[in-house]
Amino acid sequence: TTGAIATDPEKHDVEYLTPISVGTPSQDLIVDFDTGSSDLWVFSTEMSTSDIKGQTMYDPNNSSTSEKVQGSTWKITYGDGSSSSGDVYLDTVTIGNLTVPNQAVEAAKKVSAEFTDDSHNDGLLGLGFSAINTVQPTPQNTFFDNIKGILDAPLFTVDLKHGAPGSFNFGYIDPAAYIGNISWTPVDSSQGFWGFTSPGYAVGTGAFRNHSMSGIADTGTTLLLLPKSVVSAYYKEIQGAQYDSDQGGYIFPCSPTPPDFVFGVNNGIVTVPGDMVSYAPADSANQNCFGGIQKDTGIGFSIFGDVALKTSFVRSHGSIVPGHYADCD
Ligand SMILES: Cc1cc(CN)n(C)n1
Repeated sequence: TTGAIATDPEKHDVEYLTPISVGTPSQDLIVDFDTGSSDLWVFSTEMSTSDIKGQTMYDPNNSSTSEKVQGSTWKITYGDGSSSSGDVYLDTVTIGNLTVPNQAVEAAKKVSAEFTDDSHNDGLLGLGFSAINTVQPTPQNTFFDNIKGILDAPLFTVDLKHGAPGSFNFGYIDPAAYIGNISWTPVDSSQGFWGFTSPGYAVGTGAFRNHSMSGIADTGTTLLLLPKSVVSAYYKEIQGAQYDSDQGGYIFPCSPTPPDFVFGVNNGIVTVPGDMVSYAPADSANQNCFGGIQKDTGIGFSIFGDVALKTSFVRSHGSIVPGHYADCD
């Protein structure tokens, strides 16, 4: 079996939203597929209406196939400080043509303001490793771990695009999705993430600089967060770039287009085009842009978020041998 589902960027590619169906009869929700976490949680009828602003809610009482996991709860906090919590049902979940009949669906009872204010997003579907699922007392499997056994190959691919629909594919590698060679790199899943170490970077057409950067491929984070030494070396090449503590990041004149940022993936490279480093206007006059590359200070590792992923075709290979993570243009 294989499967594919389209994913659409919100404004400024801040997140990518993907349709799923839950329950019987099916309840259609649109959620954020997040390779940086491992809980499938959704807005639900168990929430206080003051925490809901337009989202679609999962109603387990309206599903003949929902089954409450008695005594189980979940609570999650993300790197951006957002959080949510609730209780747990087993129910049928379908993504495209792929169905898991007894997927753990974590019904929210509470969500933080970031989620309440994100009116188009009905929840998250974690594609990280099940080891970091937050359900207590018994952690639950991700959709990918539940479906992996019936896929033609135990892998999924991520193809995010700038301002255009992309896709998550399960169980196959679409040869039409990329040109050139695939560069594979070993995955360090010891922290529950799709971790890898990039060997270095280059600025614009400059020479490649060997500089190990260990981080995670994270579709749920918008920007590319790297060691502060690398980030300052990059912005040093942009006339007028500066760190603006009010905005919490580097900003720079939107024109001229900044230099490309290149990072290594094993023996290959990924190029973030300069016009994608200009992430969004930083001020009303549209003179300065907020950078898509920022510091990873305080996280403990780098985060290769959407700014890094939308420029390439990324593949996560969840085989039983140490997984492979591949990346290519
Ligand atoms: C909601 C959400 C997901 C992620 C990345 N895993 N962040 C930083 N915020």
